[in-house]
Amino acid sequence: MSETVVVVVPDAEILASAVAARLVVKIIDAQAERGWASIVLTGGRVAAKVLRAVRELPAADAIDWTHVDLWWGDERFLPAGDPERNETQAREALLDALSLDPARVHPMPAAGGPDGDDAAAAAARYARELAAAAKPGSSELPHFDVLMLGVGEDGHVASIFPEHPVYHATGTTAPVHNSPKPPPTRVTLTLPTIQSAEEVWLVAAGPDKAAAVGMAISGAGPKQLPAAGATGTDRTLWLLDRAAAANVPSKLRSLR
Ligand SMILES: O=C1O[C@H](COP(=O)(O)O)[C@@H](O)[C@H](O)[C@H]1O
Repeated sequence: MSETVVVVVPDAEILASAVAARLVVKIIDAQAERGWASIVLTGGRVAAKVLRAVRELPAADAIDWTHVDLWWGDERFLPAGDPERNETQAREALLDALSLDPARVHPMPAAGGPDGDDAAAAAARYARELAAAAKPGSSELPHFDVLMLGVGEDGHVASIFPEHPVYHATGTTAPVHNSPKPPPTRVTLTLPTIQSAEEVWLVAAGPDKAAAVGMAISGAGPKQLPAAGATGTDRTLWLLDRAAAANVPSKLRSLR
């Protein structure tokens, strides 16, 4: 039985360091148990803050970064190195400072890469990469210990936007065309793929997120508000600052 927990902290800075601390402990625990950990990164402003906070945490030195698998929940389909790519932002915020095993780092393909400007082919390529990392005979997906998500003002998660056809995508990944948020072309994990993660962490800060967060936690439909459908198999954690949590019913909060 999966549980949902809502954690509210005072502000965005504290949120970033609290999420970073959780992430570091989760990776340390997974490595203690089986030697490796598998994390799905997200893009966006709060995500970059979290990754910068990980870099500053002394406890992060307890992680064997060569045994961490890194995936992405979505990508803005732009050329490699573009500053708007989620990969570029994650590398600048944290990854470039770590001793990672490049074979365990799995950015989504870039525009102008092996698939040119074909986002559908890029999404299919990423699906094959995921399948290649799955346990033989089990599924098309590897195990994800934690899948982190930002939450858009409109309630989107990864690049699954409200009322967008990508909501109905089958398969593990999907191209996104005509995204309401720039850039218009993206690649994303699908909702069923997100739902395969052991833990899903939805991280949001600021008053602009309050309406979407409040509705998603209070039971809105996932087609209208994709964040409402982002759940983990064991646990769904909403990690919020006070401003983003303004519309969350107080009985659902675990901390003020
Ligand atoms: O475009 C995107 O936006 C969302 C939310 O970003 P934020 O800056 O409002 O926190 C992000 O989660 C997603 O990965 C990204 O592609």
